[in-house]
Amino acid sequence: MIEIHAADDNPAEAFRALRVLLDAVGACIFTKDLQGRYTYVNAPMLALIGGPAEAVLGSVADRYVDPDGAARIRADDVRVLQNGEDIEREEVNVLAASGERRVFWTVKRPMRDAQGGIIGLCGVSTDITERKAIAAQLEDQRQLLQAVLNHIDAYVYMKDESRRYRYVNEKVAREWGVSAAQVIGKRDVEVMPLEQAEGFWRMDQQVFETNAPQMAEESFVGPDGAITYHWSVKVPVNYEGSRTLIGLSTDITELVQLRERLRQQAITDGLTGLFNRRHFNEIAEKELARARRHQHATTLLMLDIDHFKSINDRFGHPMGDAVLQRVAQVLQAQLRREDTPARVGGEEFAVLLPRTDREAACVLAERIRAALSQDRGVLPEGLGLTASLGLAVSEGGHTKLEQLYAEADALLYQAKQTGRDRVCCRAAS
Ligand SMILES: Nc1nc2c(ncn2[C@@H]2O[C@H](COP(=O)(O)OP(=O)(O)OP(=O)(O)O)[C@@H](O)[C@H]2O)c(=O)[nH]1
Repeated sequence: MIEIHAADDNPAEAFRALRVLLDAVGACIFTKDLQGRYTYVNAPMLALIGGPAEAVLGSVADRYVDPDGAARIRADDVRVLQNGEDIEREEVNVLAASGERRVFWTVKRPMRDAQGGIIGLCGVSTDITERKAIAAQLEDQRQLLQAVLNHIDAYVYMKDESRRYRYVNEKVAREWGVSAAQVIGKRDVEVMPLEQAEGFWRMDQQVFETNAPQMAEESFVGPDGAITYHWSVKVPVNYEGSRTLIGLSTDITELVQLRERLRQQAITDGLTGLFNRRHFNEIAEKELARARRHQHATTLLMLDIDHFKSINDRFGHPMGDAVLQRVAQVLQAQLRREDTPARVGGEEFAVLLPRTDREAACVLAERIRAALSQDRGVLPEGLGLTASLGLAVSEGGHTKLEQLYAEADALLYQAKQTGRDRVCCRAAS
């Protein structure tokens, strides 16, 4: 603790107090005459350059620092002493006393007499070696972190509760077609279309509401309209006093596309592109449940190509395949958007007709039969393609799917038995 009690009426005491103060400020303080010789150095300065005050006073800096440092000091002194300049700058000196390389922030100003003539200079040198080392270390770490964040194959960002981006890495900026500087500090709605911003915000909001990490799939529509899919992990953090999240999203577009391809493969018949039996049954069950809620009639139509085996036998399997594809096309051309056709067996097709009663279904079935028998698409000239159809109706969605299959199959069998190329419908009860 420094105690200074200076009194105006006691100059000696005031001078002593001033020396105590100058010795305690934690910086090197000095004055020099017009030749650059020290006329005053405080205790920290003496400790730094080594040597008793008597030896230092009257000497020049050359004795205490390396030749390069001394030359710089001399040049600065000349600018202050001759030109009256104020100098503030960083100095790097190797101290002769210890051999240490130290960095100083030095301020030098001219001292003037009552007439304004320069009589010397005064200076303050603050040793900033450690501070500089820490700053350099921090800068190294910042650059390293920056390099990692910008080269990592992930979108990294920070966003606060007011939807403002506090950070985005270069990958984010590239994907959005802007620079990181254009995004940082802006709200999401300012840098992307509203719908997209709202899409991201849904998950962000959950992070802030639960104050817990969240993980989910997100999609992004790029400036070129291409959709990319991300797996996003968002973690809440307190950053500079505001609730913020750190987000890390990885591009899973290829995975999502593969998943979609596999899903398509799992639900469709590879040859005709129609749904397969398993997926058709799922759709049919849902439709029957909906029909029960709304008291609609739903019809199941079964179609089997006549004498298909003989097509295979006469013209070969590839021709048989082409016929199956053709039947699928003809079938689709006759249906409404809400109808669902499927290939449920080798040469057997099913169609689900929502909100369709027996009468309308019979008319449609007949239209399909006629379209097929008139089609000249695949088989050689003069050869016709026919099919037999049976249908069953679930009034108000109350008949189970198995029952519908059984009934439609029985009527299909009846159509085959009674000559083929026909539709069998049970008369309305
Ligand atoms: N080309 C081809 N043939 C298939 C496919 N799946 C099943 N088949 C054939 O379809 C034929 C079905 O023959 P059947 O069940 O005897 O019936 P059909 O010859 O159509 O006789 P009806 O139904 O009684 O008029 C068999 O020869 C199967 O090998 C397929 O994906 N491609």
